[in-house]
Amino acid sequence: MVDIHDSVGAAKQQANPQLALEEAVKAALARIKHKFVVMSGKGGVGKTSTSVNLAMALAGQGAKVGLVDVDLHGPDVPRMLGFSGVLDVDAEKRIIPLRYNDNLSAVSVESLIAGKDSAIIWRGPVKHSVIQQFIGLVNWGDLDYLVIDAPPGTGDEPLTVAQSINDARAIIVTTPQEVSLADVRKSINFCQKVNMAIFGIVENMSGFTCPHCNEMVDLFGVGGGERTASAMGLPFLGRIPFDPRIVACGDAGISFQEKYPDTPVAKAYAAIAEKVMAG
Ligand SMILES: Nc1ncnc2c1ncn2[C@@H]1O[C@H](COP(=O)(O)OP(=O)(O)OP(=O)(O)O)[C@@H](O)[C@H]1O
Repeated sequence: MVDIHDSVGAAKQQANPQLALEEAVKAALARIKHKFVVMSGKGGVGKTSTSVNLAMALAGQGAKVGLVDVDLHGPDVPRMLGFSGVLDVDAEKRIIPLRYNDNLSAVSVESLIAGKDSAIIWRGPVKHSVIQQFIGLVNWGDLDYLVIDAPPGTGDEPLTVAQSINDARAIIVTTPQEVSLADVRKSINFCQKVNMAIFGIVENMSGFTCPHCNEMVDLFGVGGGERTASAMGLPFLGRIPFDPRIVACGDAGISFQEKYPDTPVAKAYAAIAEKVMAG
């Protein structure tokens, strides 16, 4: 198992470990074509579900994808990918990401800690270092896409991403209600302040798809994300309906898109992935 504090490996033996880590981050990023951070102002709106399903959809199209879980206090990526193993290091002391399939690998702090219910209690500088290690010290190889799942809000984690990856683009997830949209405007404001380009807005839990007949029912309302995108002059990437099968798939670590390929939700994820590939 990797001890994150020791995983700097070769870099740690350098005179200036922080500089060595930053160089490792630059070298890793040079081998990754596109970087996206999935964020939101509010918790529980579906960032991780969107990150995981977007990563799966891109990988399903043949792209090489890395998924980084920087939701350090609530890391859910391993559960949603069905991972139970822990991260290990290769002979050069680089972290080997956990492999979902030939095209998709991921790292998460959840896969570093033995007792899965342990709480992470880290201050900003430690979080900054861990996130940089998840980019620079992981043996990602050549990737088409790096998808970064951020925690809710505009704290240390998205700030580290913005500062470390100058060509990262934000995908902001919201639900249709006004209370969530108000927080989206804060995320937009954050991106503007830290000079991070916004790729677009996703409206999750937008209407309800009946699992029996696939009929759509208004649940939390529909269209708020699109209206916000339009009002702020940002691209709207699409609506993902509410579908209880997403919860079941996420909890079981099963791919929704593989299990229910012909549903509105699977088509919505595929359409968002197409926009990502086109953009
Ligand atoms: N479109 C949807 N339909 C039904 N359930 C959904 C949908 N999107 C997400 N969920 C469920 O809502 C819950 C929260 O989703 P998720 O963990 O993706 O949100 P999050 O924004 O990443 O949360 P956090 O604030 O913890 O980071 C999960 O149980 C997930 O399965």
